[in-house]
Amino acid sequence: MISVLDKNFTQLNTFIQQLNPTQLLILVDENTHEFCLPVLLGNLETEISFEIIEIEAGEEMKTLETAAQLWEILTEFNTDRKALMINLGGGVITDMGGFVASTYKRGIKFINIPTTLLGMCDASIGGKTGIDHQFLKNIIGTFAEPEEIFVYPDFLKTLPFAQLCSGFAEMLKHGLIADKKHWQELKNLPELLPENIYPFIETSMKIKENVVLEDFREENIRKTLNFGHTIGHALESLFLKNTTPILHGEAVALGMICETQLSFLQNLLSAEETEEIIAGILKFFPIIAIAQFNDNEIVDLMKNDKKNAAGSIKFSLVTSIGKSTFDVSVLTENILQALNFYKNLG
Ligand SMILES: NC(=O)c1ccc[n+]([C@@H]2O[C@H](COP(=O)([O-])OP(=O)(O)OC[C@H]3O[C@@H](n4cnc5c(N)ncnc54)[C@H](O)[C@@H]3O)[C@@H](O)[C@H]2O)c1
Ligand SMILES: O=C(O)C(=O)C[C@@H](O)[C@H](O)[C@H](O)COP(=O)(O)O
Ligand SMILES: [Zn+2]
Repeated sequence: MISVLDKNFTQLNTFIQQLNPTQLLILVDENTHEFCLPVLLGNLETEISFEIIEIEAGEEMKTLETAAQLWEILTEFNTDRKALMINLGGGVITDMGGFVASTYKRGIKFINIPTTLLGMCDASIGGKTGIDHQFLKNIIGTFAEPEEIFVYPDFLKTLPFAQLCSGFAEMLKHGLIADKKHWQELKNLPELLPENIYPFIETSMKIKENVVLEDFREENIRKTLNFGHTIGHALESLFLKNTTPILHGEAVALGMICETQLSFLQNLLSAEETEEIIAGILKFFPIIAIAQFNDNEIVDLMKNDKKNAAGSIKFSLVTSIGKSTFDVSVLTENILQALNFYKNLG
């Protein structure tokens, strides 16, 4: 369940009181420690003992090494199965914290308190937890639901602009795959400011929540939430491995442009809507240079995508704005054309 927290965090305090865990483990990164933890601690009303566990910020930390360190810390704290992990942060913290909690002693309970736009609208919802391995995105992980998700939109006040944009990409995705009105409202925003985005957060959360409720284990419709990610994740992996990482939402925006063009090349999407989508994304996301990466290397990485079956790369594509399909096999030639289209945009 998702609760929007009041200013005293009443819903969180009630939840903890009712669950009555043996211990609270609050996972933060260096930034959520500085900006969000004081707000949480200032409102937490409990006698239950708590430990704060801090990791460095960034995608580079979403690894098995960090997970192993966290498992060790839990054993040092003598954490038992009745403890509660509180993931206070963006998608890196909720993916990592959820993974560690869902595997430690075969699983302890956890809750997510997302502090980024991306976390609020996407990563904290739906129970996909995990880590990157050998630079492959989320290649190790579990499906494990948080007990609750507590959203406090004011956390966005300290979020850097680039991170706000990153979350906005997943919101645009929600509109494109499932809700034309949401897309239109978002693409017409004059500027990406927290106050402009606030009114649309709940709709975006609901779109994700509804899809996940229908297909938790990603056997069918949940795959549409992966629009933009087949190509996006491949490029995100390459940047992570070779140069400076790009943000997840930046990779998704890039991936959505390529996969929109791919939808068109597969005769699934009209030329007019293809143009509208690409212009709408480019309004907020500058082109990222990707010419340094070899096409075969990019396609090879797509072979690790979790939606694939029987050796075939499967795409989730948009069929019209607000409608999408999944399990689409495409011609490799069309993938290369879509990548080339993006490379020539600049
Ligand atoms: N599980 C899922 O369904 C799902 C969905 C989408 C993305 N993801 C994953 O989420 C990750 C990206 O998440 P993210 O974009 O939230 O990144 P993130 O967790 O790295 O947070 C982004 C940056 O913002 C900082 N930060 C967080 N909250 C802040 C605040 N309130 N004020 C100031 N700084 C703050 C963080 O320290 C970090 O530096 C990726 O690993 C991606 O694969 C998972
Ligand atoms: O929740 C989902 O399902 C999604 O696909 C949401 C994506 O935005 C998210 O990036 C997710 O972590 C990708 O999952 P993966 O299975 O491709 O690793
Ligand atoms: Zn994503």
